[in-house]
Amino acid sequence: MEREVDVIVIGGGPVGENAADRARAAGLEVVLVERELVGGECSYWACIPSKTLLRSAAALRAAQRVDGAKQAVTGGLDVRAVLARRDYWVSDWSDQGGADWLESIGVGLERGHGRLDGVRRVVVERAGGDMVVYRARHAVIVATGTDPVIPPIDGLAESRPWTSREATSVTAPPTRLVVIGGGVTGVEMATAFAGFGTEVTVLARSGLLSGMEPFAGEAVANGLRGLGASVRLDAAVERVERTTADEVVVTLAGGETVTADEVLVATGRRPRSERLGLETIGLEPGDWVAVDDTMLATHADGNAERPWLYAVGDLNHRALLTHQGKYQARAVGDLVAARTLGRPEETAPWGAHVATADHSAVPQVVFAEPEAVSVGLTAAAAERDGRDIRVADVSFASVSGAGIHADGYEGQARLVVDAGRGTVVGATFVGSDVAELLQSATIAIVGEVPVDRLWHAVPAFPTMSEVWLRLLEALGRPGTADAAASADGDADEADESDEAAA
Ligand SMILES: Cc1cc2nc3c(=O)[nH]c(=O)nc-3n(C[C@H](O)[C@H](O)[C@H](O)COP(=O)(O)OP(=O)(O)OC[C@H]3O[C@@H](n4cnc5c(N)ncnc54)[C@H](O)[C@@H]3O)c2cc1C
Ligand SMILES: NC(=O)c1ccc[n+]([C@@H]2O[C@H](COP(=O)([O-])OP(=O)(O)OC[C@H]3O[C@@H](n4cnc5c(N)ncnc54)[C@H](O)[C@@H]3O)[C@@H](O)[C@H]2O)c1
Repeated sequence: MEREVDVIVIGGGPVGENAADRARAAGLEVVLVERELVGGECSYWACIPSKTLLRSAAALRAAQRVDGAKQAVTGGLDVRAVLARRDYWVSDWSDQGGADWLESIGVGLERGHGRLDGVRRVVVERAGGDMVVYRARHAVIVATGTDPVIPPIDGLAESRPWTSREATSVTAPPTRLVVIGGGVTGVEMATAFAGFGTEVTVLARSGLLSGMEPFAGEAVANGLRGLGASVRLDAAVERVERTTADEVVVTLAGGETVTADEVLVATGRRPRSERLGLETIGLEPGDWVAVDDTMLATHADGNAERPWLYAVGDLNHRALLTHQGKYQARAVGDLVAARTLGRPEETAPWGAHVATADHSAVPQVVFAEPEAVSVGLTAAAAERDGRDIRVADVSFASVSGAGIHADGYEGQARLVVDAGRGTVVGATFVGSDVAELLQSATIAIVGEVPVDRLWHAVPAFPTMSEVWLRLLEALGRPGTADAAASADGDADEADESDEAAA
């Protein structure tokens, strides 16, 4: 017998949970299907554990950078306490809290593996082996996330490599760790383990953090080296062999070897869509699910006649970040409710039911040493986009708030401005504790605030936010000679004007 509900959500990670919440808040009957833990990868094996593994050492380093405080730091990191704090934040890998929350908001929880079975039909295989079939009166929202990629490197799959799951759920840090991949996961996990005292070697095939401005990856590579890690750029891994239970040997092109206790693979993600029944609705199993700005799966059977299948979060490959997936989920949950209840749809750019920001204003914080944070376009991406840009580069050395925050503060900031429109299209900050600066830049980009108006958004003295003033000075004050001068070229000779302004 089929059970009928208004909306079925497959995948109870942060994104699926939010979609279910929004649809339910509008009064729809919603069931959420989850095969592992309610809360998903982010809560148990990604964002939350990785950030708790990083935070204690970062706090310790922060104290060590401030004279008067550093004298009070008389011991090292208590790794056991760090791991216990991580365990608390992942609720010892119990999702009771998540399940209780779903119950409290009236969303039904179906535990099992969900798969599509034709238009608006979902089959759930429960753990015990029995099946239950659901029919959605209105919509199915898929939010099944991603798995790590294990690249086809000779011997790697057989050498029991760690993925982000083993790294974030570690119970005893290894003495030596090799990290393959210089993206966000590789960099953050290398930082965390270096903080624990593990001998870390990062093997990156190009620079670190290639999606960011080049100076971000350079600063993070230097920071990792400062923590005692070895960072090998342009390193091609040819072969991996587990020689004993606690030893793995990684061979690079050219024959050099690196020996470690564990090898962590952090080389990207692939969609969890292989056993999702995509073939029953005209899509390809194993592929990312392509969507439009309303998250409607563009090529799914039946969607053209009456929209029903939406894909949100990592699975649609728009932005593999929890906050961006949750943003999509809020839009979709509300859109499905509007469509079901016959309310107006707001699907024009920046409307309530579209995820417009995915294209131009995705913020990301890399919790490394130093932090590297960005939103919007890099200078190179803006140029590829055919924009006429101006770039302002400044050092935090000229920001009093930064100097007070930490002795000898080092950091760098960049604004990318669309010269034609006079608005910010990208921002990058690198330095200790810059994460909280990011939202100001996100608001400037999403609000399309004219740069001239930003002169009236006065940063408080003496905070790190005064970096905004330095960036504006580098671009030139409206109506003055320096504006005309800096408009003639890039503003990255900013350091001189910083000194003048300091
Ligand atoms: C190490 C690491 C650190 C990260 N740190 C951050 C960070 O600090 N900030 C940030 O924004 N992002 C971070 N990310 C990215 C973030 O984890 C993802 O963007 C986020 O988890 C995506 O959420 P999701 O709900 O789409 O997928 P997931 O969190 O993967 O959840 C999907 C859920 O669907 C379930 N599922 C899958 N298939 C089925 C099925 N067929 N039937 C039933 N259930 C199914 C899974 O069990 C899972 O619970 C990190 C990623 C990694 C790997
Ligand atoms: N703080 C955060 O927001 C955070 C933290 C971790 C992960 N994430 C998200 O999770 C996603 C996955 O992160 P990730 O770091 O696994 O993927 P990624 O795509 O960010 O980086 C993967 C890296 O591995 C490299 N690589 C690929 N194949 C390789 C090979 N064969 N040998 C050596 N290097 C190879 C790539 O060049 C790239 O630099 C990202 O989109 C990221 O945004 C976010």
